[in-house]
Amino acid sequence: MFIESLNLSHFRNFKEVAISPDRHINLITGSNGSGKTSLLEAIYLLGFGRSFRPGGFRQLINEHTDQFTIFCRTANHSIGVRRTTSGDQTLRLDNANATKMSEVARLVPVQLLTPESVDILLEGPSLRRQFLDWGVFHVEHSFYKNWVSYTQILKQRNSLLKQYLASATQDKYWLEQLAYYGELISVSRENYLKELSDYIQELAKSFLSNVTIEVRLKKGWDSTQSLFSALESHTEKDKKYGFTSVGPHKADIKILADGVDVKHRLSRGQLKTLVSALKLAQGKHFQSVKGESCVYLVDDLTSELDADNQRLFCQQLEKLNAQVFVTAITGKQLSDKFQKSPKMFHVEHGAINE
Ligand SMILES: Nc1ncnc2c1ncn2[C@@H]1O[C@H](COP(=O)(O)OP(=O)(O)OP(=O)(O)O)[C@@H](O)[C@H]1O
Repeated sequence: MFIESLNLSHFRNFKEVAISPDRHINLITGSNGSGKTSLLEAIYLLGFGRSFRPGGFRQLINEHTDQFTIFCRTANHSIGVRRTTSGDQTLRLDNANATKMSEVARLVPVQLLTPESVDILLEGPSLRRQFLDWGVFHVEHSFYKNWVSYTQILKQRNSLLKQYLASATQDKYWLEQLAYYGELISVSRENYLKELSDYIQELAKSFLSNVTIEVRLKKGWDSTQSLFSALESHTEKDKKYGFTSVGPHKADIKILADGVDVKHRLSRGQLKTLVSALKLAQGKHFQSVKGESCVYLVDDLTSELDADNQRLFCQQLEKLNAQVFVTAITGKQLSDKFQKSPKMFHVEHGAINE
């Protein structure tokens, strides 16, 4: 999949911009605060329904207006998203209204690498779950439906737990439902991670030649038990604290370097390198399953990796044949890292020049 044209209206500091990106590498240059990251953010929003930066969607609307619009055309689809300061969202898909962001997101598989991506390895489990679920969402159709059902039931049970309202019979019903969807979610994750693991090991080897990387799923409960039994044995604790303490919403991925948690074994530079390998691995696996590539958004690569790893990362991206949007302050910093010459865009004063 690749973006043939992109139009932004009143998004961040952009007024009206329209670009026709290259099918392969697009290098976005501009001084600090010019809008390079905002361009990536607009594309990311199509694939995730939200920004990767903190602050709600209102921060994305140009300060002088009350709505932004993003419109993009791919080979097979036209997609539009509009958000207003009053909270309304309009989604357009192929000249008709769409109701769910997930419909749009499925069509725009996006991988992001920014200076903050290393947090996947350093912070708590939720970023690792997001990383994992991006892949499961895109390669297994039933996952999203199961996840929505699971989180709805979880919300209802937690709200009853908080109010001490659930009788034992009622609670058993909730536990059965949670266990049903929770086991399905976990099997999908397990299957996905098993496949992804080969890609991660292969790519990690080319970036970190002396280290063996291993990934393992922690399901979110004691894996020697069924989810139903685990939920049942935590019922008293859950009643006391007012929330469900085990289940796939607590899952994590253990990422090990030579058998030790990567954050205790690798240097910061090596962690950043490993994150770039993880992102490439997901794109490569996605391509093998779906027969098409995802779009890579890479912010500030030169501050992330040393020159050799930048070159290696850029070569791997080219091998993937993916569409890439990569930012840098100047073109010189990156243009020699790619074998094909990139299409250059310069961002300045809320405008983008090719
Ligand atoms: N809602 C908004 N309305 C108008 N301008 C905004 C809004 N939100 C952010 N900006 C401005 O948009 C500009 C673009 O920021 P962005 O982070 O995209 O720049 P950048 O080129 O990536 O910078 P850097 O190289 O420093 O990372 C900033 O000057 C910022 O203050």
